[in-house]
Amino acid sequence: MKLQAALDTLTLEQCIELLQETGHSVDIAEVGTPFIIEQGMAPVRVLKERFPHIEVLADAKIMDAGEFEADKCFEAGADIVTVLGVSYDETIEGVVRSAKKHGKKVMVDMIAVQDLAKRTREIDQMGVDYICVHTAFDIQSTGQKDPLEELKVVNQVIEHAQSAVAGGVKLSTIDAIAREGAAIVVVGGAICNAASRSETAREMKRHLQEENA
Ligand SMILES: O=C(CO)[C@H](O)[C@H](O)COP(=O)(O)O
Repeated sequence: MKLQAALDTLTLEQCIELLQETGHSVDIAEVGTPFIIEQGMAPVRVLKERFPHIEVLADAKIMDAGEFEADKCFEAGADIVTVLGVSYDETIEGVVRSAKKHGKKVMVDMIAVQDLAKRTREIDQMGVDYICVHTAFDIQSTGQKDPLEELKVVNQVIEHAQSAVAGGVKLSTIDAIAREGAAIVVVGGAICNAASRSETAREMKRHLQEENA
């Protein structure tokens, strides 16, 4: 199971520091959506150059012009690009075409998908690499969604893609997620805001490896 660190609200310099501190535990560095809104593809370029051994995910949350927008992310050096599951099939198919052209990967973010099992079944046929259940930041405090329950739904349905999980994952919830199984576990605030980011990332990676052993 890979640990993906979501870098949403830090400056580029802070991200570089964080990856220097936690690089031993982090498999994928996510250039988060707020970061892309602020700085475009520059952080993707810089992080890929500085940390060639870490996969870089551009959390572009593409919703239209799939092939064109994914091309931009891959040309900047992204290894993985996100597209929204609520998008039209044509958009997701465009992102898949772009990924195949560049030899890279696609993660579909299932944020705000209403019928998770049905949409997962459809998207699983489209040649995507990962299907990620995602509890939106804006509803995390409402308790409306249970990431573990959503992960179980996706794990039951997928035949081709691998699963991933994002949204409020913490050290206290990572074991149950790891037991259920996911190819990628995405952690943002719990690492970025930790008193010791290095120790927290190491612990999280250890929990993922233990459940995987
Ligand atoms: O994509 C995101 C928000 O839309 C975040 O990157 C994702 O939710 C992970 O961050 P956190 O662990 O802080 O919820």
